[in-house]
Amino acid sequence: MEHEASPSPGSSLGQPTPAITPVELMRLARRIDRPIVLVGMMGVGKTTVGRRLATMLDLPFVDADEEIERAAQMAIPEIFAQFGEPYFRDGERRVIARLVGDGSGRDRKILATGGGAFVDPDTRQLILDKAISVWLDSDIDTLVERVGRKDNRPLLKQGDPREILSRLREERRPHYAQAAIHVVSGQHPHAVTANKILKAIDSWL
Ligand SMILES: Nc1ncnc2c1ncn2[C@@H]1O[C@H](COP(=O)(O)OP(=O)(O)OP(=O)(O)O)[C@@H](O)[C@H]1O
Ligand SMILES: O=C(O)C1=C[C@@H](O)[C@@H](O)[C@H](O)C1
Ligand SMILES: [Mg+2]
Repeated sequence: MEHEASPSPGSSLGQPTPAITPVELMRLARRIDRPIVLVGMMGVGKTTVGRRLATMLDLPFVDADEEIERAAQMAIPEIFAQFGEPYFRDGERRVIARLVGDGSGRDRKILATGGGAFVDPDTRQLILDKAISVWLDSDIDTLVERVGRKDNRPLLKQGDPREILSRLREERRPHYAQAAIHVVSGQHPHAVTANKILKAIDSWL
């Protein structure tokens, strides 16, 4: 299912998508019975939009990258530099398994994953089985602009960020495409993307 996120408050092919009303939001929040997991490329806005969704739905927000850093007591660039990517991926798999839990009501939360998490077959299967998976996608120009705001993504240090992002996006697309819900976030405010995601979850449930 694909939802184009667009401005004020959102449109696909010129069709406005109305903002979710407070009553719809309350009803939706009651129907959510498992974790909602955001997947997609680095810089697409999983952390930023995830926080907003959690506030709107009154659910806890957890960022997998932050949890990995907390568990390792090290920043992600340091983990990559000292132990390498495979070590980071092992930690990522374990942390996400803990956060998704058994996918029951007890595990209700908004979980923003790191860009590579859904590529791991075990993590992907776990999320597909136990959570509501949302693929947040964006065009390459938007990704390049957004990752440029912070210097904390070690994979982008290995060459030209635009080339790396384009290659990873193509390689990862078939994996991301397995997510239950697909929302495109272009050059639009977070609120527009959050509204699109809520509408998409509402019709998916
Ligand atoms: N809709 C948006 N409009 C404008 N800026 C945005 C939007 N969404 C995210 N951003 C900005 O883009 C940058 C990257 O966003 P964010 O950190 O949420 O991405 P991410 O998907 O969590 O990336 P990663 O996989 O590396 O954790 C941040 O500076 C954020 O404020
Ligand atoms: O896309 C990726 O593989 C990554 C994205 C970030 O969220 C971090 O998880 C890390 O920098 C790796
Ligand atoms: Mg993030």
